[in-house]
Amino acid sequence: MTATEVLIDPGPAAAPRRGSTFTRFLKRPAGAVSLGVLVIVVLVAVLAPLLSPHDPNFVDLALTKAPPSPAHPLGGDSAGRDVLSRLIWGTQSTLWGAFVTIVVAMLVGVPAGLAAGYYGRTFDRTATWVSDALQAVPGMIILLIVAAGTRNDFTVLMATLGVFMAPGYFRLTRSTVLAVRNEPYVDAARVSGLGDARILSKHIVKAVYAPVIIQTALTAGLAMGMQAGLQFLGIGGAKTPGWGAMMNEGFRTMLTTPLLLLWPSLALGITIAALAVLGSTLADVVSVKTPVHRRRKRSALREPAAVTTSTGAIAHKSADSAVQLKNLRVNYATADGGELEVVHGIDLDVAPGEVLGIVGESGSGKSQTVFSILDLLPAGGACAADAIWIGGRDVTKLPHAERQRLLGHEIGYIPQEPMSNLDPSFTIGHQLIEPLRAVHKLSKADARRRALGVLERVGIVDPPRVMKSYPHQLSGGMAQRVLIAGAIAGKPSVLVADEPTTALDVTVQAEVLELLRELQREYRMALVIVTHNFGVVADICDRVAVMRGGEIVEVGEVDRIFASPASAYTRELIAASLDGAESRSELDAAHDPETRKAVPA
Ligand SMILES: Nc1ncnc2c1ncn2[C@@H]1O[C@H](COP(=O)(O)OP(=O)(O)OP(=O)(O)O)[C@@H](O)[C@H]1O
Repeated sequence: MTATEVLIDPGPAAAPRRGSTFTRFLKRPAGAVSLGVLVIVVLVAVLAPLLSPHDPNFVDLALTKAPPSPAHPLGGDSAGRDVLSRLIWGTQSTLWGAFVTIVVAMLVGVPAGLAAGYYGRTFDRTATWVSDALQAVPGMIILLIVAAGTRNDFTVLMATLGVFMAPGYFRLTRSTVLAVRNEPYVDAARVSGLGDARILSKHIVKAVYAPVIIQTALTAGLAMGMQAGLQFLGIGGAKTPGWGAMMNEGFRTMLTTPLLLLWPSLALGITIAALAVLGSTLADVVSVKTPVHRRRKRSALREPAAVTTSTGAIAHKSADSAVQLKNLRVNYATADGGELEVVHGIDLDVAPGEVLGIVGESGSGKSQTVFSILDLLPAGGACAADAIWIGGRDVTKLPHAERQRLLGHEIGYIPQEPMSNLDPSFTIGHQLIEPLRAVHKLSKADARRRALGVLERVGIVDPPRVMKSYPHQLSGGMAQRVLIAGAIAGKPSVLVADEPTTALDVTVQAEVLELLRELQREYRMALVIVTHNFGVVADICDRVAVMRGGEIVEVGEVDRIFASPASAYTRELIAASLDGAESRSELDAAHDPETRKAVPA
């Protein structure tokens, strides 16, 4: 196996992504100005005790409705208090109120949205119902009741407001999670053995950060507006003056001293506008879009082959097999309450160290079979089997959590689309080391050592450099090698590869197949490879199982199947696969050092 010639693009990824987003934000005039305004507002709130020239509540009757003067630059209010001092202290209470509202709204909305989007089903339905109900409740009436019950406790009132704003966070988080939860890189994390908590906190939450920050900017403005409105109505007056309360006073004397209304209105208007501009500029910079739920094509996982003869009889003892299925059936619930069976009681067996190809037309049930082995059937699907043996153990009755523990240990998985199976937010090193630490309990140093070792083993040039790279810096071939490295890092006894070369350039396909074959021999793993290409079967498989319509049509040694396929369907598939000559001849040519083309760097 030669090292891959494809090198990483040295360019953009060197810059830290988060920093570059911030820089791009600051480069926009709207972003820089809005942030500047908000920094000033926050500084005024924090430094209020130092900046305020007078006690905001000190009454000097001589100052009643006094015009601006050097000692009182904004004059006095209708009760004889210094307006500037009240405005400065009002900044503090206004920001505090917005802060309380946002924290409560986030604490309620974000975790609920994460859980609803990720787990779906009953929790999603219940949480969505509660969210809708919250929005249907007349919030102002509840706020009035809370104000009366707490004697206008400002903080409690703002916290209550936060509960009513939580549905905004809930819906946003839920829809973002729905958009990413079926991304291949999330499935890849699952298949590598990571638990739900870690996937949620590491891979899913990353996708939620940007929308939540933007939502927070907008919610803060909304909270300030609501707070001012409440104070304007005389509800929830803070002990220190708030801008809304000042507007109330200003409104009452608007005809005689309009400036009393102008100052707090200006402060509130400018702050809310800055928050809105900040939020929309940030959205622009990170290109936050309404997520579109993209369901990945599930032709991914493949399954172990029948250990069988062409008659389908199982040839090994169950406990001696790497994987064995007995009478596996997969059903889906239909809209009319019935059930649709898509895999009809198949038997499959893979011997340790054997390479089994699974071939079949689209919809033949290959993926459903593999998902059943991994216990990762999509929602609505259920499998039943007389037995599912993995690594010499019947796992049929094991709880889901225990089945998941086999992933990354007993079973490694290589997906079809390498790029989308790597999380764009993390370096390659992080993505290789994380499962080794979490699933295999290696120390950081050991995990790093093993990750470097497997990267080198799969032919990556300069592994330390690749460890620091982000997925977008890799070529497709390299990304697939990285995923292969990740799959073998846990030293599984079974490696499942779902059309692992389909997305790759033809020259790289040959290298990846060769690498898989080498690794399979070296690690003595069983390899189950799903492919549409009989050329691939001929290249690396020992046996092949042909599937059609949820059944196994034929199983047997590759040579025998090629020489004398028992089924007409197999003959058709072979003819269709080899007709174009693209697969075999191009792969062979690519393999031949004399004809091998240079791979673009
Ligand atoms: N979520 C689902 N709900 C209902 N039926 C499904 C679902 N997923 C798959 N099926 C059905 O199960 C059958 C087998 O699908 P499967 O994905 O295993 O096919 P496949 O052989 O892997 O095809 P491909 O090569 O196109 O991925 C198909 O008839 C398909 O329509």
